[in-house]
Amino acid sequence: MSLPAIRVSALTKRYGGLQALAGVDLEIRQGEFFGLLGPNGAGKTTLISALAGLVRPDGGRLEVMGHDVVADYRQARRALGVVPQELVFDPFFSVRELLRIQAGYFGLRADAWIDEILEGLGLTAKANVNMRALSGGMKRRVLVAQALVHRPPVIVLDEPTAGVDVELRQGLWQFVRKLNEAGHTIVLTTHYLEEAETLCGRIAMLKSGRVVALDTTANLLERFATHTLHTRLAQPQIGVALGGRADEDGWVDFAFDQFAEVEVLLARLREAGAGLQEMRLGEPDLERVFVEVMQRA
Ligand SMILES: Nc1ncnc2c1ncn2[C@@H]1O[C@H](COP(=O)(O)OP(=O)(O)OP(=O)(O)O)[C@@H](O)[C@H]1O
Repeated sequence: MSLPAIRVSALTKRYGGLQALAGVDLEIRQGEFFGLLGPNGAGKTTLISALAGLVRPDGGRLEVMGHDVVADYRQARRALGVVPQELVFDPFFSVRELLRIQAGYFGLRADAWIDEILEGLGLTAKANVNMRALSGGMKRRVLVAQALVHRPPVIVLDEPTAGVDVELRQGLWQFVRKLNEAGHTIVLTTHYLEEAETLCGRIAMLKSGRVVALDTTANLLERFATHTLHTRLAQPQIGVALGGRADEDGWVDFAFDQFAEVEVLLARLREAGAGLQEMRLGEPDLERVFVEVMQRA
């Protein structure tokens, strides 16, 4: 077994009366594209801040590429690139200056690599523009660039696509995917569950500072989610009487686990004279899984 990229054991953190992390255990392997999901306040940012050494945990251990985040801070920090949620910049520097300064913090001169990152993130044309003159989406790309300057093997992105338009989001994902293919471990938090579903191989769901689900994305989809049969009926009230749920667009939806249930349901609809006009199947998606996991936990 190779060294895990991130190892979190029995991690706790309290803010006054609030238990932000209530004993988190998590191991993320090298090369994974890992999703960290949870509702607002679940503890995702606290966990990431602890990894980056910005928040001191009350108990437990954290390692990045085998380096203890507290005892071996410099090595652990070097192995990690964090793209924070908030956009905070010194407005007087240009994009390139900012990246050079960041490289300097790690004792590096990285001009060729900076050019490569700028290119990959579509920032080349903005290299000499001052930060204050960039749009919000462009600033977010610079945050990503900043996290990559020291070529960290592990990259953590805390809601990188909040408030980012579709085109930019796709470009960003393309770039992050490439980094993952090149061997970087990626940890992503997002509230866009569709993105997590397509990108992440494994997912942890957090609620109130605890891991309440941890599995491959495929297993989570299979284990928790049900399929849906969407029907359009001449007599929708009959469908509802048979256990369907009417949605606002006039469809009646039935949830089922086994396809054999669909046969029975269709027979019942016919017997009752519901008048089936149209139907389609809905695959399980991560959003349903998420809702279900959060309700059960
Ligand atoms: N510096 C702080 N002082 C006091 N309470 C804090 C502090 N930072 C976080 N908290 C609280 O700890 C809990 C976990 O917050 P955290 O930001 O880690 O959640 P999150 O999962 O990242 O949420 P979001 O999805 O909204 O970003 C919240 O209840 C939050 O209010």
